[in-house]
Amino acid sequence: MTFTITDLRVTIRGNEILRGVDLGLRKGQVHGIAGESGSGKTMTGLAVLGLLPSGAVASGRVELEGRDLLGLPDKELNRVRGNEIAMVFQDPATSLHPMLSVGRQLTEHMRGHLGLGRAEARERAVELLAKVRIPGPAEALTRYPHQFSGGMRQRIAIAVALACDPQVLIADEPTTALDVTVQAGILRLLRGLCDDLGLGVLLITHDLGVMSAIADQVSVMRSGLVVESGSRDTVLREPAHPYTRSLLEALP
Ligand SMILES: Nc1ncnc2c1ncn2[C@@H]1O[C@H](COP(=O)(O)OP(=O)(O)OP(=O)(O)O)[C@@H](O)[C@H]1O
Repeated sequence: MTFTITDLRVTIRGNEILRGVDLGLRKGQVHGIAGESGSGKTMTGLAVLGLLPSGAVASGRVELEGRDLLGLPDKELNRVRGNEIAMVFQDPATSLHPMLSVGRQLTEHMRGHLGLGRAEARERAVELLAKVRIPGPAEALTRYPHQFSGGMRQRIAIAVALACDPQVLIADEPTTALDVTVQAGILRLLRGLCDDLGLGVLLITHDLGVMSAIADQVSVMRSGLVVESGSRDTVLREPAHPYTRSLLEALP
């Protein structure tokens, strides 16, 4: 799997929000994007999926397996979204529908995108819930999101994201809304998915503690640019850029 972002620029009504972002992600790797609020982390994830706010104009290249996603027609991009690249957000409610059972959310996705039959889709849904460690996965299919805790809901949102077997998962502050102990479980899960499935995870977080727990590579963003990038240990232990140093010094 090769996934590279080259010179990604996003402009909204004359404001340059991303000013030439370069990033790479490999199979089985967690690449963390750090940086303060407003630095463009979320916008980078949204641009990759073609989900920019109206009025936004993107340029540059977002290449998955040699194909430039920025140039794809809507219909093809829709296929890439979910099938090849999926996203989870800070609040699992963003990905989950409150009125639909967990089973329905998992299977509709698979039936629509993968063309699976009802029984096959159900079987795969049970497997996915087991993979994200939901206790009693078969029974969980009949329940609704509000019947689960926040951490369990985020696990279910991850299962929905994985339903069509993507190569890349963009996780935008996936643990920020959760208690510290629950956070650790979700981070272990993401790490395990990378290691076991060979998934590439782009992990967006302002939290350098989260970053140091699971990232292989770290990129630090500031005002729409990546100012420093490298292996986790190099970036977090021997930061070259003064901005990275100031982020590290600001840690409690
Ligand atoms: N819909 C929008 N229209 C115009 N500008 C926007 C819009 N959404 C975000 N921005 C601007 O884009 C910039 C980057 O925002 P982005 O959400 O990517 O930052 P971030 O690093 O993810 O921060 P946070 O951690 O707060 O989510 C900010 O300056 C923000 O004000």
